[in-house]
Amino acid sequence: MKIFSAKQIYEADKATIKKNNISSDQLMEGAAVQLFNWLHYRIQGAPVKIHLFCGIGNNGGDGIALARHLQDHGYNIAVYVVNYSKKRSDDFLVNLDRLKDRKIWPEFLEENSVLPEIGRDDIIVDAIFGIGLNRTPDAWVVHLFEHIQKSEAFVLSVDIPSGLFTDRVPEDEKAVVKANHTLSFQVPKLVFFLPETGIFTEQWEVLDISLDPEYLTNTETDYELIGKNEMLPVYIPREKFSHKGTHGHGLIIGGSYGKIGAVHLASKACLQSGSGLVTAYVPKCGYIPLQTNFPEAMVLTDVDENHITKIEFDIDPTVIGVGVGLGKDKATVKALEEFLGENKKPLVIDADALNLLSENKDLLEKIPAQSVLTPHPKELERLIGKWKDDFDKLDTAKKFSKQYDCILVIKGSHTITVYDNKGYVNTTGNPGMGTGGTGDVLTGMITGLIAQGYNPLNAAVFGVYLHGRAGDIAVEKTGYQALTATDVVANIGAAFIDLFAQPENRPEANENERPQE
Ligand SMILES: NC(=O)C1=CN([C@@H]2O[C@H](COP(=O)(O)OP(=O)(O)OC[C@H]3O[C@@H](n4cnc5c(N)ncnc54)[C@H](OP(=O)(O)O)[C@@H]3O)[C@@H](O)[C@H]2O)[C@@H](O)CC1
Ligand SMILES: [K+]
Repeated sequence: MKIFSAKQIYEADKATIKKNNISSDQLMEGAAVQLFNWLHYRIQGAPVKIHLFCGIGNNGGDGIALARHLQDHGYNIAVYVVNYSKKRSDDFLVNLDRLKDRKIWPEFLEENSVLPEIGRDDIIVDAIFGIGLNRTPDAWVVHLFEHIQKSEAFVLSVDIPSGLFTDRVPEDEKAVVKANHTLSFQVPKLVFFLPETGIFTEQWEVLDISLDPEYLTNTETDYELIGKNEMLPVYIPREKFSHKGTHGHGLIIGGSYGKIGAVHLASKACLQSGSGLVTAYVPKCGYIPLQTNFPEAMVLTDVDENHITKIEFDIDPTVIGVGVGLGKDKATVKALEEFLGENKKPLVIDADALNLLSENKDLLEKIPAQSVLTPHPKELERLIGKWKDDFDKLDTAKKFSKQYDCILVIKGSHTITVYDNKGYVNTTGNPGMGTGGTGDVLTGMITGLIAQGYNPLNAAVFGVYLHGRAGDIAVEKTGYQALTATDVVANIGAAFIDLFAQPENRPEANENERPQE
């Protein structure tokens, strides 16, 4: 699903009005009906008190129009106009008149107004500011936001939590309404997915207000939301006469004394993502554990017992995943430097290998085009430098990706993969996955996908999606706290199957090491 900017949403709005030959008021009315239907379906006429706080622009107009429909259906409503400006929008005024025609007189809230009492069990509709917000609200409006917050009532935000900008982080957290649920018109907004701005709505949902499909289809966006629908066309089916030789050969280079598990996880994930063959390149101490616990893998060893000191092999891998569990031993750093300077194979780079690139930017020039880099936030900072806020982070990451022609996987609760000026925002995964080893699994998965023929960008975006989905399936059996990276690997297969499953036929979580029936 595309993520449009506010400017594009306004353009879609205009295109729809022109093409359908309707008025902006009709478009607003359609949006208000959708809002009403959503609420009516859930509260089914219950006599709960609904407080509608409406601004004076079109977001406020939506709220006022919704109030009329609620009134027509006998709901117990109170309407307030948050009078923060004299510049009222035409459609707000039209709807205000319609409300007055029904003998509903909203209460006008100004700087020194006494704020209404709100019960904990009431519902608040927040239609104060929409995507037209362009400066921090005045202090008295912020005070109203705090009043709303203190009530502990359920807050339903129209289009976007009021006070939240679409393109920058608020200076003051108090100057934004904290929504329990946001009903976003037609398309999701980027701010729902960034750590600094996603906190302002617990949940979000898209309401279809029939914006022009042609505009929506033909307009390129800077960001895309990645779910099953986006990944299905990317999936490469297995061909009947294919064999292990045609599914590629992934090489995982990593490990040091005490961190062989990272290589185990990455190489297993590589194989379970569909690589025909996998070889692990580890220090000697990794040989026995890997051969014993993971018989499908081939193992090559360094001359050193505890660390990698020289990267030499006589196999011809399709792709190399490097960095997991590598450590920072001087000899390892030197070996890695030599390897990255000479290697021509496609790369997936993680962990300590990323730190080396951060300290030695010349090497970044030498790695193959479209290498995939998978930093967590600290590694990203070392790589691209400090950022001001989440938006600046994305801009800086895009510039970096362009400068070095690499694919940056910015790991987080919504992992965003950046390449060619575009960001792919992932929707799968859960807080249980914040546990040691899950990053190693991701590196292995992306390596495994490239091995079997996915281009590096598709492999990164699909790998992130499947990794999160495997975690989501696993967590149903384990719960957040007990989820481990091994559980994620054990459910990679289920994540693939889930791509094609009907909602009522979802795969069961696969318990780790449970024998297959
Ligand atoms: N997209 C669509 O297709 C549809 C969109 N619809 C709805 O329209 C909403 C956007 O409406 P909108 O453009 O009227 O802006 P909105 O957010 O109501 O703000 C009002 C005005 O406030 C002002 N202002 C800004 N910041 C301020 C501040 N801190 N303190 C004081 N004033 C401030 C600023 O005007 P300014 O003073 O800068 O000239 C701004 O214009 C959208 O979110 C959705 O709900 C639907 O109706 C259906 C179809
Ligand atoms: K709002």
